[in-house]
Amino acid sequence: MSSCAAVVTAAGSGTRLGAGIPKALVPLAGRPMLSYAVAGMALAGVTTIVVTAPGDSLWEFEAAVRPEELAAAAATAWPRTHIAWPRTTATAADVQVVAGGASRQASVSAGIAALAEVQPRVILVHDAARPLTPPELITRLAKSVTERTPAVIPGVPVADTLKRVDASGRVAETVDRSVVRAIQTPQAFTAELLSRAHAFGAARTHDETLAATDDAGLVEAMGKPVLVIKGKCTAAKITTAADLRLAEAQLAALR
Ligand SMILES: Nc1ccn([C@@H]2O[C@H](COP(=O)(O)OP(=O)(O)OP(=O)(O)O)[C@@H](O)[C@H]2O)c(=O)n1
Ligand SMILES: C[C@](O)(CO)[C@H](O)COP(=O)(O)O
Repeated sequence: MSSCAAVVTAAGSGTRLGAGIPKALVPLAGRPMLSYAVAGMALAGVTTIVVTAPGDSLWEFEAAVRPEELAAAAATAWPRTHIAWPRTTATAADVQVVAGGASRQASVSAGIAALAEVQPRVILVHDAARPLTPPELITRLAKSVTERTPAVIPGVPVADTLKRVDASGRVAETVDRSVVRAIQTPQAFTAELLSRAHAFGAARTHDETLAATDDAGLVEAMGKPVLVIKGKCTAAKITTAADLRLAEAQLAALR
């Protein structure tokens, strides 16, 4: 998949997890979350990967993406994975760590800039906070990007009843959940569209608090269509300590 590259966002602090270290470095079955997220990409055949990290601790993130760390994470999370896509080993990827920004959107922009010389056709944008995303989903997303569908994202149905509430906390309406999806990463785009969407996003606001929460949001804001394909519950985001315990249980079930 030489024409497909990835940006893995890992520059967040993990305030809601509250582990006292950057979330992407928090161990899962003894290995940094980031190692799994990057190993999943490598197993899917993505050979050029840019990781965005906090600017003051790049070396710690570089250590987490060393080939031996990726191989160990891959063996822990996907010991029996069959991947239809021509498979590279988890150690074959070219991984570069760059400083991220103040928002996720700014971090992705920094990652895109680092890919300028590579000129991939497709860029996958992924959260280190979704470490157990299966390689099969990654390849399915990458293959779904075409000239007709230049933006493809994974989504899963929502199990809870959804209500929109007003500022006073009163219910304004019950939302039809059959037309709603919880959106995951990776999100896959032609490099051309993603670069344009981020240029549009950067021009739209310099207020970091108004940054887009996902990359598809910028494409939507430009009035361009985004295709949602079936996501996976194993691509869940680790936000709180309870999410981390669930991910640990998921890995323990494989042993
Ligand atoms: N300035 C930022 C903020 C977030 N992220 C990344 O975006 C992903 C999704 O963000 P989230 O889960 O909210 O992570 P944090 O921002 O670290 O969490 P919190 O909001 O609890 O601090 C994570 O992989 C995170 O590292 C990033 O690269 N740069
Ligand atoms: C990109 C994302 O994972 C899609 O669900 C999500 O929007 C990240 O959200 P956060 O605000 O950074 O937690």
